[in-house]
Amino acid sequence: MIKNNKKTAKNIILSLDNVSISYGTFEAVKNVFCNFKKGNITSLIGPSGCGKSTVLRSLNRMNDLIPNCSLNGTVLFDGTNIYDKRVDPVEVRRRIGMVFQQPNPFPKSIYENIAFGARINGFAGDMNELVERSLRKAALWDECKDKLNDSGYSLSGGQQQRLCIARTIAIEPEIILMDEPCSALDPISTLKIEETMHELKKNYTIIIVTHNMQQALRVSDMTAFFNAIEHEDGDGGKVGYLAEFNSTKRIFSSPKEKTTQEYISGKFG
Ligand SMILES: Nc1ncnc2c1ncn2[C@@H]1O[C@H](COP(=O)(O)OP(=O)(O)OP(=O)(O)O)[C@@H](O)[C@H]1O
Repeated sequence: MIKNNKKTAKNIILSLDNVSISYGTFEAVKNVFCNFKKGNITSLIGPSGCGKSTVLRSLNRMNDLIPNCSLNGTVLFDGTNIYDKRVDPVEVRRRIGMVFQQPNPFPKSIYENIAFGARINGFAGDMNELVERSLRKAALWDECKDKLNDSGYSLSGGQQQRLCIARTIAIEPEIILMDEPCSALDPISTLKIEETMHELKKNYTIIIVTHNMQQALRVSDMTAFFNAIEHEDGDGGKVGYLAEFNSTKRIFSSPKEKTTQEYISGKFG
């Protein structure tokens, strides 16, 4: 990836600098400034429609795949604006991986779910070792080491989600984005994913969208609370904004904003 060496603080791996995002003429999110620290887990929380997923997708140019979606502002990753014309979005997505709400393994064996993407990305090392290492990091190895040739679909929902995490890790990204990764899972599978996240934190930076306040509290170092207000032109739509960003401890114990307090105590959203 090209470097244009914009200055960012040393431990900041990714930052949003005055980012506004629209779908056609509909402004979904505006004026977001946010710094994500390396090695942290950051939760994005807030009421439905305030733009959490839109912001998350902007962090690895996933929004490029949505027709009409446009972004103003700068997303700096490792000193480079990832929206610079010279930057290859495929390379961005290799370095900033993503796990989605619904587990979406490939219609292939457990082994191939991991080997496939690695091969496409030019991996030329020991594939068996990579598959094992990735499955171990995603806390799935013990459960599937004896059935690597079975279909990915033969796994439970929670196991499929960990397979998707393993698949993402195999490409060796620096950041993993997770869009409500546990919303389709039962509480036990959810806890297993959360344990996996704690392990992954040793090597990766994680940014997660979650509706589950307890989850944000359990897993994240930092929390960004998004809210939405009526569009100024009175079209009835709402635009999201970053209302408060602080340590998770602070957000959940003594938030600065009244709306944050109301949201985390279940008064709206
Ligand atoms: N592909 C799209 N085309 C048009 N508008 C969209 C699209 N995706 C999202 N939006 C709009 O952008 C705004 C923000 O949506 P987004 O999904 O980012 O919010 P969210 O906070 O993640 O919501 P939720 O918590 O319900 O998933 C909403 O008004 C939504 O209707």
